[in-house]
Amino acid sequence: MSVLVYVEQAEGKFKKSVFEAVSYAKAIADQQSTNLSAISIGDVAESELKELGKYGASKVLNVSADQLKTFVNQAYASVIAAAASKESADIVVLSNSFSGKGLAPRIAVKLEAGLADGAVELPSTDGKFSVKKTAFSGKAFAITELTSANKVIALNPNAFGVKENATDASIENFAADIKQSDLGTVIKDIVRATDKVSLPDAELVVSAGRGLKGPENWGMIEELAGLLGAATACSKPVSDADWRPHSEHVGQTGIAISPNLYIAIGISGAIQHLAGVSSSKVIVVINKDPEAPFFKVADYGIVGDAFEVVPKLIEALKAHKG
Ligand SMILES: Cc1cc2nc3c(=O)[nH]c(=O)nc-3n(C[C@H](O)[C@H](O)[C@H](O)COP(=O)(O)OP(=O)(O)OC[C@H]3O[C@@H](n4cnc5c(N)ncnc54)[C@H](O)[C@@H]3O)c2cc1C
Repeated sequence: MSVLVYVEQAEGKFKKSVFEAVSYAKAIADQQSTNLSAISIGDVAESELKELGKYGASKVLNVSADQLKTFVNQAYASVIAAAASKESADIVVLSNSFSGKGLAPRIAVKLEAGLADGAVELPSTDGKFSVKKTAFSGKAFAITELTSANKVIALNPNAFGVKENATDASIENFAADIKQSDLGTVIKDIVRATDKVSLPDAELVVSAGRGLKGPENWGMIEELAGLLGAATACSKPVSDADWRPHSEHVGQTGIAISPNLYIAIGISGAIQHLAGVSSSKVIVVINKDPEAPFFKVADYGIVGDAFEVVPKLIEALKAHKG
């Protein structure tokens, strides 16, 4: 028995959500009085792999194969399942990120495991293995009992936090057997359509709604996002009206995100919008209506006209940077 955590990398680096998943997996390993191993797929420098020890991984399996240089759902799931068997891991943890959402059910099928995706807390320790997870597009929580021998848990970003737990991680190369049948669809090359921060992975997001009145007013939103190094997002009516691209639509019917900071400008805070953003760590709301529902879930609120508040924020950020 042990715990295995999949550590997703992007261009050879681990994101904060990975360190959070490792911290969470380490806490589960401690609950179960067992060890934590990690599996990394792709080209990652040894110094970066060693970083995982800081959060409690005592061993890192490193898979570096030409066929796995870009993300392939089926093949990655097979490799992670093989690593779980090698480590005798009965619990596999990963981040409920964009790719984690595709991987978690595939790993669960391969390991004949019960799945809790969107976990927000550690499993209970009352004799049952129950996990609190989000349900109904984040509008409710469900307590899911996993009764199978193997278990897969996908942790929602920003649900647990990063916790240091200094361990000396050993690095081991893992030559996984890659089946041709897992390589049916292979990404040959990724050409970025924009050099802006990608929304599903963004740590900071500046989002705006119908309160902005029209697409011609997005200049200040872009400028604020640029100064913060943030991605831009919008409410559904804004993308429906083609003021912004559909790829920016967040919420129940759009992308669900959990950034560290979500700034909502001229967005009312309808339940369908909140479903996709309410698990953000810090929410800042700028709205001229003090009764706007968004203020109920805001950590910080500014009651004011976006056309006055946003330029002042931009000015203050420029002064701070300068
Ligand atoms: C099945 C279904 C699924 C849906 N899915 C989604 C979804 O995924 N995502 C989503 O966003 N919506 C979704 N919706 C729509 C949702 O119900 C709301 O209609 C929508 O979120 C409202 O968008 P908004 O807040 O931009 O616009 P509005 O509701 O029009 O709100 C505009 C806000 O801007 C404020 N404002 C106006 N002028 C200013 C100013 N000058 N300065 C500051 N504030 C100002 C107003 O006070 C108001 O609060 C869905 C609806 C349904 C029925």
